[in-house]
Amino acid sequence: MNPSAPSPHPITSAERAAVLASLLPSLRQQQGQTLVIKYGGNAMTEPALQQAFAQDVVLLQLLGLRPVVVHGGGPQIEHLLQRLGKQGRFVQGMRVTDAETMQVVEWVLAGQVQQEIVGLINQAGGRALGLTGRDGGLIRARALRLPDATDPSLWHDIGQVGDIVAIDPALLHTVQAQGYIPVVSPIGCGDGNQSFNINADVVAARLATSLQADKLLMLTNIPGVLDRQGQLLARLSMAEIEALVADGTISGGMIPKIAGALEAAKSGVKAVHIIDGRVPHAMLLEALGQHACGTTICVD
Ligand SMILES: Nc1ncnc2c1ncn2[C@@H]1O[C@H](COP(=O)(O)OP(=O)(O)O)[C@@H](O)[C@H]1O
Ligand SMILES: CC(=O)N[C@@H](CCC(=O)OP(=O)(O)O)C(=O)O
Repeated sequence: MNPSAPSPHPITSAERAAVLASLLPSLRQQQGQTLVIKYGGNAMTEPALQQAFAQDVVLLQLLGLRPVVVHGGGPQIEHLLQRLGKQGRFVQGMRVTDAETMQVVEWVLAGQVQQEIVGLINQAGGRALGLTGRDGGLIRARALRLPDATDPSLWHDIGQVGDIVAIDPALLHTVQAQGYIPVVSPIGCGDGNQSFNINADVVAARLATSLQADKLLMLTNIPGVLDRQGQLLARLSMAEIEALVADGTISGGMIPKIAGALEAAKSGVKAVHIIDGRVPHAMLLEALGQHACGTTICVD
């Protein structure tokens, strides 16, 4: 679907004015609110969608919200690893990261994906600033100890995968106050100055908590969390999430995403949604409280 293609049913000026006017109450309420947007690598499917995403981020800032973008890039990392003859391996949704893979992760995330998003936001008239978790001491990390899902006395050796020790959001506050839109790559810095590869969902959730964000939106390549029959689960409670993880309905990349979403909701982020980034403007509608699609995470 081309998000910039003309609509087959063009709306009249009066209808356009009515839509804009109807947004007044929610826009007034949302002035100055912080919105963390996780832009998954799988959601970056086509150039037109990426452009529409960047335009929506700029629009949200112009409407008085404070967007922070945390990007992924799993498929893009996979692509370069394959070109280099390396096979990616995942344990519980985390990429096993040896030293050479870490280099590739940094090239792709900070060198390619982040700069593409920064470019698109700037092209759309915003002022984006790309950062990794190393900049300004934003994300301190250590090696993640990942227990085996079936035998928790065993640990997986997953190399330079990071566990977040602390987040210092001072730099983000500074750049936001200057009107910049931060675009954060999920790379952390260890005590010995080594880099850590951190799952982008985990970073988005922890940043949302640390910034006391009002909303966390996670854009992916699926309509939301699905049940075993492939039906969308529009709302999930903590107990339901635990059951879906335990019986294997939630697996792979959805594990860190749902864990992060739940952690953010429990830590006070008021609205947490997993949405389909392939649907044009789904993020904009959800950000403006015009609930469109996806799964809402609830703490009850
Ligand atoms: N119950 C589930 N509902 C939806 N997606 C699921 C579920 N269990 C596993 N998944 C997988 O999780 C993927 C989303 O995670 P991931 O690939 O890491 O996306 P992203 O790059 O957007 O972070 C989906 O494409 C799907 O293959
Ligand atoms: C430890 C770990 O798995 N890191 C991820 C970081 C990128 C990411 O999370 O990208 P998506 O959001 O597109 O999945 C990886 O190497 O793929």
